[in-house]
Amino acid sequence: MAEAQLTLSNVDVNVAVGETSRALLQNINLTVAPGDFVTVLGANGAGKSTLFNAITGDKPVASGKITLAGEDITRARPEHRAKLIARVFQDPKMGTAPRMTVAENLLLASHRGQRLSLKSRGLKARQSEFLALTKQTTNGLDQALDKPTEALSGGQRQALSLLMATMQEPALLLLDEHTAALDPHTSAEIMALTDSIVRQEQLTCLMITHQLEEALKYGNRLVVLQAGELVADYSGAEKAALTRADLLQYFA
Ligand SMILES: Nc1ncnc2c1ncn2[C@@H]1O[C@H](COP(=O)(O)OP(=O)(O)OP(=O)(O)O)[C@@H](O)[C@H]1O
Repeated sequence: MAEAQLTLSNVDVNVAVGETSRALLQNINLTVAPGDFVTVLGANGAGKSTLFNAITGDKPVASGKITLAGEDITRARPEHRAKLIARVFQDPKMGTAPRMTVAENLLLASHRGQRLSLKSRGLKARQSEFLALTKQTTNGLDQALDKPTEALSGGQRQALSLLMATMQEPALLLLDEHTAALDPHTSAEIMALTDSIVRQEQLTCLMITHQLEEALKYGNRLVVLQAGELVADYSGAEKAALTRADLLQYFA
């Protein structure tokens, strides 16, 4: 078996409540192989975002160990982890700089972690590359390269956020309900784009969703969180055989 891309070993996350502390995640053990596309399900408050925050370093772990691409990142600073991890949020406004154009945002994303001056020369040189990149979105983003992102639709912005998150092939892609704010048609469009990019680039990806159909349809693995514990982990044929009714039991 290939070396794991992401591991969480006995991870606990707590939060202080007055004088005491409350467990948000308890004894999480998860090993994700390179190229795994894992859908993450769980009721409101189950700990899904906390899991992502523990991986990105936005929430410190009380105990346990997290490794990514062979590196122990348990105590690494969030800024360091951001070089390895890309995250797309539910809010289409979060992933892009609103006053900058689509092309400028893409240029910035392509230099993630490096110093950069936005010279128009750099932009011009990469226009055809950005055109080809945005053409895969099928929602007109390729016609909007020179528009500020605040003028885009939510679907176009989310498509742009996804392209920006993946253009440098992150060691880990975290999708945090990234289609939840979109209408059903646009949501399906963004999911198809997501699936195509993740497969094409063979990215390792965790995706939080409340849409059971999405969780069943996409990815090769599905995990369920309940009250801060990882209570189910399906993969391969076992995942393929799952039904909506099987998943509903976790929301009783
Ligand atoms: N800073 C904090 N202080 C106190 N409680 C917190 C804090 N952060 C999260 N929680 C609690 O931790 C639990 C897990 O929250 P989390 O946001 O991870 O759940 P979730 O599964 O992502 O939920 P949702 O589906 O609603 O987004 C919730 O009960 C939440 O209220």
